[in-house]
Amino acid sequence: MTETVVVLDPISEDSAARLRSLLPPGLVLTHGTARGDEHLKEIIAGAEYAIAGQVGVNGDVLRAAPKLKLLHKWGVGVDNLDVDTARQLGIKVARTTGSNAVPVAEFTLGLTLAALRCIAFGHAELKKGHWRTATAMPMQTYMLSGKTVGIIGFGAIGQTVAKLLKGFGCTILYSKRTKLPAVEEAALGARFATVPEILAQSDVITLNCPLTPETSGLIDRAAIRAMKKTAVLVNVARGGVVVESDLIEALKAREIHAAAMDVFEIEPLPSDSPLLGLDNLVVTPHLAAIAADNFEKAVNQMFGNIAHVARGEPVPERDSVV
Ligand SMILES: NC(=O)C1=CN([C@@H]2O[C@H](COP(=O)(O)OP(=O)(O)OC[C@H]3O[C@@H](n4cnc5c(N)ncnc54)[C@H](O)[C@@H]3O)[C@@H](O)[C@H]2O)C=CC1
Ligand SMILES: O=C(O)C(=O)COP(=O)(O)O
Repeated sequence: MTETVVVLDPISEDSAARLRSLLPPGLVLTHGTARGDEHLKEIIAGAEYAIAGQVGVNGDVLRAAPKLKLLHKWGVGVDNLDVDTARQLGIKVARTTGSNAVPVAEFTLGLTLAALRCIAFGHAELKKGHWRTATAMPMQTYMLSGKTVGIIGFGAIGQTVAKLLKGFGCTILYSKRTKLPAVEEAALGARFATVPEILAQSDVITLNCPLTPETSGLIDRAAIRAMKKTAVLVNVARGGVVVESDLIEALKAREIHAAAMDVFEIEPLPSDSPLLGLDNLVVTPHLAAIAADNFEKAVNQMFGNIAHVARGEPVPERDSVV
């Protein structure tokens, strides 16, 4: 019997065709064309498997899916999914653990350099016709080489950031729920530290943790005040880890050198957001995981999990959330 996989995010017919070319046998793929819960309820109603990228999936939507066996995150951060309701309804939840670690870690370094070296700022100024004048370069630029980098959230992405940083000769501090064994720390060249230690000692602080009740609002005005004046804050985790209004005030007052953000409290970022007016902030529209040459790897991992459930097997432990 044919079963249905629905992609809940609105995607183009081209993307749907690429997904269909990788789909395991015995499955058909449908996809969203619009935003909003009513549309989600309609398209999830007949599906056995649902895929959610950035779209929010709440309990009402899940209750409209009587046949649903598996809700799969296309990515890793499951804060947009109502995992508790899925658990209560007996719907499995999975994610593609580690699938985007390399693209997101590369992007983290890209944003770090863009902010430290004023690359994004210089780009924007030159496009306005300003050539390295005093008004065009109000900020210092700082090198990454030899600096202390604090990584908050040291899982697949954070550890890949540490690996990529090796050529820069940085001191790497990390925070995570449980300290890594010494042998792994040595291999990564990283030292466990508390968040207050990271805030006080780092030249670059990168957020690579999930959004949880513990990390929500972790970087507030007090945390920013605990950072060095020359620090750069990079957020590729989730908007809610940073109190945006506090960051705006701190950047306006030049309490830190600069920040870079790929994720925001509200996405898409409203076009009148005060963040867009700050010259010491680099912004990108939740792009870190998107790399054309990583598409197939991530999709194969996700479809592999769906195929397990279709055969009546559990999702491999690495990717199982519920
Ligand atoms: N901007 C983007 O496009 C993307 C953003 N992300 C975000 O990055 C997050 C991390 O992704 P992965 O590294 O793949 O996940 P992961 O599950 O491999 O690692 C998460 C790490 O955060 C740590 N952590 C959890 N709570 C913490 C806390 N309170 N303080 C410090 N560390 C804590 C965990 O111990 C673990 O080391 C995702 O949850 C997601 O929110 C992920 C992919 C793309
Ligand atoms: O994996 C995650 O958590 C992501 O944020 C992925 O974002 P994406 O929807 O793949 O651009």
